[in-house]
Amino acid sequence: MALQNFEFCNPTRIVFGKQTIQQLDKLIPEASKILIVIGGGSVRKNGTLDEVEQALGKRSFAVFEGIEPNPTFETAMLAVEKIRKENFDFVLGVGGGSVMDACKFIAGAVKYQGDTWDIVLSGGEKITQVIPFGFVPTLPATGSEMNSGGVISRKSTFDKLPIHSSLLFPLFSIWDPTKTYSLPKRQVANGIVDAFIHTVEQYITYSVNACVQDRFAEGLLLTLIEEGPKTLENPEDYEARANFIWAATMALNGLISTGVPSDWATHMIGHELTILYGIDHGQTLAIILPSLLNEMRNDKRSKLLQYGRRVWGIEHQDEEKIIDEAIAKTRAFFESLGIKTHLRDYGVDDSAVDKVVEQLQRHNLTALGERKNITPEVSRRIVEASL
Ligand SMILES: NC(=O)c1ccc[n+]([C@@H]2O[C@H](COP(=O)([O-])OP(=O)(O)OC[C@H]3O[C@@H](n4cnc5c(N)ncnc54)[C@H](O)[C@@H]3O)[C@@H](O)[C@H]2O)c1
Repeated sequence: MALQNFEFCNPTRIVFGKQTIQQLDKLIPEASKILIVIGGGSVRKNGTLDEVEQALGKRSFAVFEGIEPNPTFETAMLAVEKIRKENFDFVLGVGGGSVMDACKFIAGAVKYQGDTWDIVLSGGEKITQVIPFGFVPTLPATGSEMNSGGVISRKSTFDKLPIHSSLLFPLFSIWDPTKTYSLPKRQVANGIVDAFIHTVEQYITYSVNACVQDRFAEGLLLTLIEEGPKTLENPEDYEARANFIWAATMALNGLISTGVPSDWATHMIGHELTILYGIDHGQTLAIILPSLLNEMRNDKRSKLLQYGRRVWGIEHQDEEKIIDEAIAKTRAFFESLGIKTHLRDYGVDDSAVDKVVEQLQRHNLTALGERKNITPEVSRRIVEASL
């Protein structure tokens, strides 16, 4: 099999390094009226917001605070209403993936005529116009800083759904690794797992002989395995943190998915666990991925063998042993970062199985995976094996 046809375009400008936030001034169009969007206040405490405000100098801006982890439609709509009422024309997200995703929805919803929840139900297809937006990310994990996707939740209806649109690439993202030093260990570990699994979902599928993408993916996985523990242990080791951040961004900016199949089933099942039980995004992925790889081991056979050999250096005569060991090492890596990999570790019992399967059916997520053969019955087995 050969590389599939593809088109690749990533228009986001990345500015990376220490003391780069001051460049905001030249990145945002001069006459803009800016709404800065933040989360629960971590960027106030660690000085990032101060630096952003200083960089904006005499420009016209206001701050919208309160985007929650796993950002909700309800809160994002408050920002949309503020923008409509006060005529802001630039959105600047300062925070983690939740803030960035909320900003994408906000930017696409401001000019939307009609019920804005339809934007989410359409998976982002209904977005036809956005107001410009850029980011100062403070948490490496999601890749939202350089991709065109987002995930929005609605608490009242137990929905957590992805949106995508070519209009949702940020204009720029300014990555100053020092602004992530204040992250709690749990968030750093979540971020390492999220980036690792993004890579796996675009790599462990079936082979299309994509030499470049495979080597990129393996490079990212090896970087996360090597630098992840260092950056968790020593948050202010700039070299390790910078490598981790760039790996997380590159893991989901479209580059390694060019021309290859992908399998987002771990994410889709994980979203249901977050909306049902409030488990962190990264944790849900660490719970589901090992069971999914095991369940789909025949379909993913050649890539699992490649992953075992090239990423974990496993050699055996017996191919089944290579696959078993590769999955065991993946689980052990997550656990070594402090991320538990079973539902029972989070106080969730076997009643979760029916609930997750019902949610997947309600969201029409009934043909997942690179071959679209992860049916609700297969998802059921995966969740059962994750208990
Ligand atoms: N857009 C995408 O492509 C994509 C991909 C994967 C996941 N997601 C979504 O992103 C969300 C998760 O984002 P996330 O993992 O970046 O976490 P997050 O943005 O939810 O942040 C987690 C916590 O870390 C805090 N925080 C952020 N930066 C900090 C800092 N520098 N210091 C101290 N605390 C800080 C936040 O206030 C928050 O309490 C989920 O909703 C997930 O589904 C999006």
